[in-house]
Amino acid sequence: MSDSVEPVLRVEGLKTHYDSTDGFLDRLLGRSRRVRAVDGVDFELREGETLGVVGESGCGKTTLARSVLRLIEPTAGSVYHRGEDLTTLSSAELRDRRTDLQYVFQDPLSSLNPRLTAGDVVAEPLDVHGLATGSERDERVRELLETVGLNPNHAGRYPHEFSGGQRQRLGIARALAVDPEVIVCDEPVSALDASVQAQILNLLADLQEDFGLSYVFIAHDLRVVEHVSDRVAVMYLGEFVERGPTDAVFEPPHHPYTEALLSAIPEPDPLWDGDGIRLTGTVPSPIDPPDGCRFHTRCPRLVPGADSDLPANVWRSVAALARRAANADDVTSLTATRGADDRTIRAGDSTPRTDPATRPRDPTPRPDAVIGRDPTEASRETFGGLVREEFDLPETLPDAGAEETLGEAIDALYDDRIGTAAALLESAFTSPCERHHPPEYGVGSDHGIACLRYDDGFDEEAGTFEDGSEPAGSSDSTAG
Ligand SMILES: Nc1ncnc2c1ncn2[C@@H]1O[C@H](COP(=O)(O)OP(=O)(O)OP(=O)(O)O)[C@@H](O)[C@H]1O
Repeated sequence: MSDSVEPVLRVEGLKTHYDSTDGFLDRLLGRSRRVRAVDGVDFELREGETLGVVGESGCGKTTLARSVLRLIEPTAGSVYHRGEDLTTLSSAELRDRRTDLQYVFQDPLSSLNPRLTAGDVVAEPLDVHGLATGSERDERVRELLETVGLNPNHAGRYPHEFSGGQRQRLGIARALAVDPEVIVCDEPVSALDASVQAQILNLLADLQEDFGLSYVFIAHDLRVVEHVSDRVAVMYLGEFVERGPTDAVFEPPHHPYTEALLSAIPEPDPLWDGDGIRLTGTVPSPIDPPDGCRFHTRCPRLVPGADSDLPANVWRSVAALARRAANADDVTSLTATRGADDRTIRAGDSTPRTDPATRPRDPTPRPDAVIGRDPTEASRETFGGLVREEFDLPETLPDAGAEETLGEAIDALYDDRIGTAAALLESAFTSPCERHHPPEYGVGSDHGIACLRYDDGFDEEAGTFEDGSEPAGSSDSTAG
């Protein structure tokens, strides 16, 4: 990897929003539903390096990958290739530029034209760009098939006659045909078996070395990203929340979301020495992302409010109860939904978020199930004890005001007035993370984390900046 002054790609303030306004009612009410799939992303890709982009399903990775190459038109922002902004190019200019910038798709079968032979699939970019004809074209196709480890004598076969791994090799050969300098690889191995994954990753590494390629490598599997990347960007709800050299991102300090992804890797990562942390709640909708830090609705490291005298862990436990109360329909579902609503993110987990039936459920039976069944069966005292046990809260909070609010909230829960309980808790336990949209704070060489806790001037204990001011609200999308 060389350190050129101007990176091969420089992405600034990239946003891609989809209009998902749907149906008569939306139109009648003039209601626009914008999916903020990519919402202000910056990055650089240096010559000969691999930038891994990782995040859960739906966080905007594919939209980002396609927007960078203008396979989807971005809503705002710039993508500079060798200093020239791709977003300002005409279609013809962009087509010419595609010889430098190529894309490898996740699903090779659906991205390869089934009516073309392997040879024609690979030669298609040569034809489009008028790069070779006749015997020169045939020779180039044979050479490309050999380069990616396919038998050149199979050029007459159709895509369905190849295995999944071979089809991905075909996709890579097609991308290589125009001799590009950048390839955006969109989950190139996630549809493949583990052993085939390794072969394709090795092939990509060899090609990078042989041809000096630079990769943007999109994946939801942290282990894959760690294996292939020089630098890593962690994406959450359309934004980058952490960026840095791979070793730095895999070692503390972490963004709480990165920490959760790392702690969920099934086999302990040798570089991971933190405690396992568990994320609560579902991924919010990119149509209406949370104010402040987008991760605050699930964050296990939420910054306590400035007016709190509680220890941070106790404050967070009450905040977790507030969050749960705000999202539960009734007291019965306050804890009964836990298995369906709380997800531990797993590396490699692409379970649809919207289908509770197929979401991973917590296998551990919980003692709190009695609350979920019928709270009225328990006395107020027992009920209160169960709530405190469920949320790891002491018998009495060490702050009289907070204890009074919690007591009132538990009373309301016991009376099945869940809205009242949620409102009481939410007004008394507000985190600055709910207002403050964190920019990326430098935490090391080339390593940035978009989390208020990494602002040097912020006193986490006091919940204020050094001058006593509290974090203000901001609509700036400066993260990343
Ligand atoms: N054409 C579209 N119209 C409206 N919304 C879309 C469209 N394509 C994607 N989205 C939404 O944009 C968000 C980001 O989707 P995207 O596919 O980029 O995420 P991803 O991280 O690549 O997910 P996955 O790993 O599941 O492919 C999701 O909420 C998705 O539902």
